Amino acid sequence: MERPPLKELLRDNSKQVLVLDGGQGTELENRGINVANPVWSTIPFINESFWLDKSSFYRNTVEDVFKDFIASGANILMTITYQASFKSVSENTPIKDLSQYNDLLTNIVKFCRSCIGPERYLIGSIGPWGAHVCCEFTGDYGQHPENIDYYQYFKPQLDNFNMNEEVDLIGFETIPNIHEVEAILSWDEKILSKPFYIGLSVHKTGVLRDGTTMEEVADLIKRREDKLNPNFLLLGINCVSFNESADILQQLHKCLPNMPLLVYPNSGEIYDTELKIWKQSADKLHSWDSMVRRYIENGARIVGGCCRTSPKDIAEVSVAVDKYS
Ligand SMILES: [Zn+2]
Repeated sequence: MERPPLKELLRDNSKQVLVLDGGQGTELENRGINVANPVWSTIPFINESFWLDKSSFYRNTVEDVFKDFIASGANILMTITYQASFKSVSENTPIKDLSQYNDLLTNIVKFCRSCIGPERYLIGSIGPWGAHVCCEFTGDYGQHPENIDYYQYFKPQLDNFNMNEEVDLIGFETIPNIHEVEAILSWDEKILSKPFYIGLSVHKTGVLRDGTTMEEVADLIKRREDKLNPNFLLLGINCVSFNESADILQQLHKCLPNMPLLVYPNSGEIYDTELKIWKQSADKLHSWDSMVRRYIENGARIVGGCCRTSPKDIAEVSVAVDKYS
C-alpha cells in the first residue's frame, strides 16, 4: 500500500505517532563496519563493491539494518546520509563533482526505498554544518556563527532531496547552534520545497549546545510565525541524553503547544570523548515505556532512537507507541 503524504497524515490523524528507526551509524558500527572517517555512516555507499556486488558485506549489512529496524516496528526510516554533504563527500572521497554527487545521493535514496518498501516513510537525513567540522556536540561555530553561509553548505544535498519523490521528509538532524536554526527557518518554499523537520542537539541541562534556552528557540519560531515555511512540519530533539529527553521535550511542548514534535534520544550510554568509546551508564533511570508515554503526552508525533539505539530499543518504542497513542 502506498503511503499518504506525511503532511496530511500528521494533520488529519492527530493521534497517530510514527516509529522512527534507531541509530543507523552506530548500528552499522556494531555490525563490523568501520565508520570512523569523514563521511561517517555513508562510507558503505562510497565503496564500488556496494553497487557492483549484490552480496558484498557492506550491502548486506545495510540491508540487514533496515530489515531489523522494520521488524522492530519502524514505519519511518532514514537515508544513511548524515555526513554526506557535498563538501564532506567531495573533500574526502573520489566523488568530486556535482553530477557524480547527485548520482550518489539518487542511488542511495533509491536503495533505501527498495529496502523499506512503498508503504513506509523515508527521511532524507542531513547532518548539521558542525558535523563537517565535528562540533555538533559543542555548538561552537567559531567567533561569528551568524556569518557562516549555511545555505551554500546545504544546497547540493537539499536540492537533491527536494527533487526526489522517494524522499518524504527532509531531516536536519543534531543542530547545535541557534544561528543555524535561524538560517534554516529563513528559507522559503523555493529553497525547501519538501516537508522538513529540525532536530536540536541539546545538553542534559536542557539548553541547545551553544547555550540557547528552549524558550529562546520557541521565541524565534513564534516571532517568525507568519513567515514560516509551510513545509516546516516538526521540531524536536535528537542525539540527546536518554534520561533527560522527556523533560526537554516537555519544555518545548510548553512553549509551543501546537507544534508537532519529534524525539529520538541516545540509548542511555555515555560517550567518552577522550577514549572515543561508549560506556554503559549505570543510571539509565527510565524504561522506553515510561519515556514514550511522556513523549506522547507532550506532543510527540515521531519517536525513535539516535546513537547506540538498536532494533531491540525500537521494538520497545514500538510497543509503547501502540499502547499510548
Ligand atoms: Zn546520534
